[in-house]
Amino acid sequence: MSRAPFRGRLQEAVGKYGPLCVGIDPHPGLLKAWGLDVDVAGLERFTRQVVEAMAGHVALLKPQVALFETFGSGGLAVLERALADAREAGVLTIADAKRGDIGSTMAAYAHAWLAEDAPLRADAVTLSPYLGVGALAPALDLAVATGRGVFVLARTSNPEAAGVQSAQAWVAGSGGSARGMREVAQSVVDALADHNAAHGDGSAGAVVGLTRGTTGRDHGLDLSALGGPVLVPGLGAQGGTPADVADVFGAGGALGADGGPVVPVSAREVLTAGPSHGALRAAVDALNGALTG
Ligand SMILES: O=c1ccn([C@@H]2O[C@H](COP(=O)(O)O)[C@@H](O)[C@H]2O)c(=O)[nH]1
Repeated sequence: MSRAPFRGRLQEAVGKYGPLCVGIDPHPGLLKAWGLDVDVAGLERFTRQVVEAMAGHVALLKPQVALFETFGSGGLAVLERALADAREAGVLTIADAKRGDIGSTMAAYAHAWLAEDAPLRADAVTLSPYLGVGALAPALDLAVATGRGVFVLARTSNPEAAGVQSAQAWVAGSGGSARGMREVAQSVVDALADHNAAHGDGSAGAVVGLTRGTTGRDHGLDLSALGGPVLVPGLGAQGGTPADVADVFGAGGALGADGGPVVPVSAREVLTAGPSHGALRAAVDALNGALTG
């Protein structure tokens, strides 16, 4: 592996630009609001404008893969180009693909998003643990090998997730995790903590939504041993505010000495400021200012 581990690169980028991750979510309504047609040409123009405006201005970009897939092969070609342009411009990328499958298929997903020779490679990919965190091993291992990262869904931002993620699970215990009953979301975090402790590079991050706290001011998870970054969707269009990020995640202390960074995500709130590059950058500056101020 020739590049530095993902978490170090992320920390450096966050230190330089601020913690905000801008989602590239080309919803049909946004394409229309930007005066673009809802077709592959419109998608390409929209995506290029976002990457151009954000390059050198934001720590990382998170294209929502579903909104490219919906255009078929033409949409995936636009995504591939966007990932390459961001790479060239030095902006970190998270492919929000939410992949998860049995191990043999998972190996193909891992290659698709994290291998050095993969056309759609990103700096990190989002993963779904519904088939078991252990089934994600091909992606967790490839991320370590290629200096990339993963973000595994723990407590997502949507209210419908509570029934599954807040259920109690029997955990056999491995690594530093004790055997016993645990909330499903916490068991995901604990498995990632074990992985990070074993590999020492903090490449395994968790997705913890801003809008799903047990009290509204608390994500309700013990992240102190995670040892990796936290991706926090829910800012802006889903109702979360920069003040909520400070309330819910504190100054990072709750993540333990080796945890973080905490990376809040905003897509629609930032993108509605476009298509002017200046307006997009101003929206990012305002959010980063509020997040760090
Ligand atoms: O728990 C989750 C996991 C992923 N997302 C994704 O983040 C963005 C949020 O977009 P906004 O426009 O800022 O609401 C979107 O791509 C989601 O699929 C999430 O919201 N919650």
